[in-house]
Amino acid sequence: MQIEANGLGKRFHREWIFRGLTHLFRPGTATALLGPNGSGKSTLLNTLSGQILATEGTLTYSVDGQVVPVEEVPRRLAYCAPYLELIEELTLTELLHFHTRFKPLRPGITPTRLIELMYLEKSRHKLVRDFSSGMKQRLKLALALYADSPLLLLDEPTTNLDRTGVEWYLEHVAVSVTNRLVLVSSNVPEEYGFCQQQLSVTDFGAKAAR
Ligand SMILES: Nc1ncnc2c1ncn2[C@@H]1O[C@H](COP(=O)(O)OP(=O)(O)OP(=O)(O)O)[C@@H](O)[C@H]1O
Repeated sequence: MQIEANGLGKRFHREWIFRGLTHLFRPGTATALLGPNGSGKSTLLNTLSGQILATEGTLTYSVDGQVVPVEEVPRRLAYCAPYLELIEELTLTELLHFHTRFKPLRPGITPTRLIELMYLEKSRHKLVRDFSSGMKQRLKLALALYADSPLLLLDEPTTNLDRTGVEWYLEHVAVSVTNRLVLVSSNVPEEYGFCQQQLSVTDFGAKAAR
């Protein structure tokens, strides 16, 4: 996917979170959205992906040169963020079958294979509610990384992961980003080290809004 932002700005009440953002996010590239806590990284990620409305400016989405209307973007994105919830009443196997009906996995990746890739074979019949926070994060990441979607959004991807979990993320993100547009909102250099570009939300923040 390609996203073209033109004069993009977002204001909550009287506060401009960012303003005057003009940027071309090219297909097949990964961009880290950086900035301190509360600077607007998640807001920028959600605005760029059409999940919250921009206050001003335009966004144009396209796949293989064909314009994609904003209402079709959710179908084409995969998203992992701390504030997204899993269906905790289902077992891991049930959740994977339910989730992949709406958000299919990449060709060749079955729910069974995904469980192996997550090293969660022993938990296949465990309720997601009973997963540790690190196991839940690994599950959320796997569903996004291995989704068949041209846009991949990762918000603080190593939240709740221990050292082994971080190594797992780095291994699997490396094989998941090819040919996709990837946006990573982060404060942790290790989790966005693979990104070719960086965009600091503060460059388009309060100063730009004056
Ligand atoms: N729905 C909302 N209504 C009003 N203000 C909001 C809303 N969502 C976010 N904000 C404000 O926008 C600013 C940026 O928040 P955001 O969550 O985008 O920052 P962030 O850089 O992702 O922070 P963190 O690193 O702590 O996750 C904050 O001041 C926040 O209070």
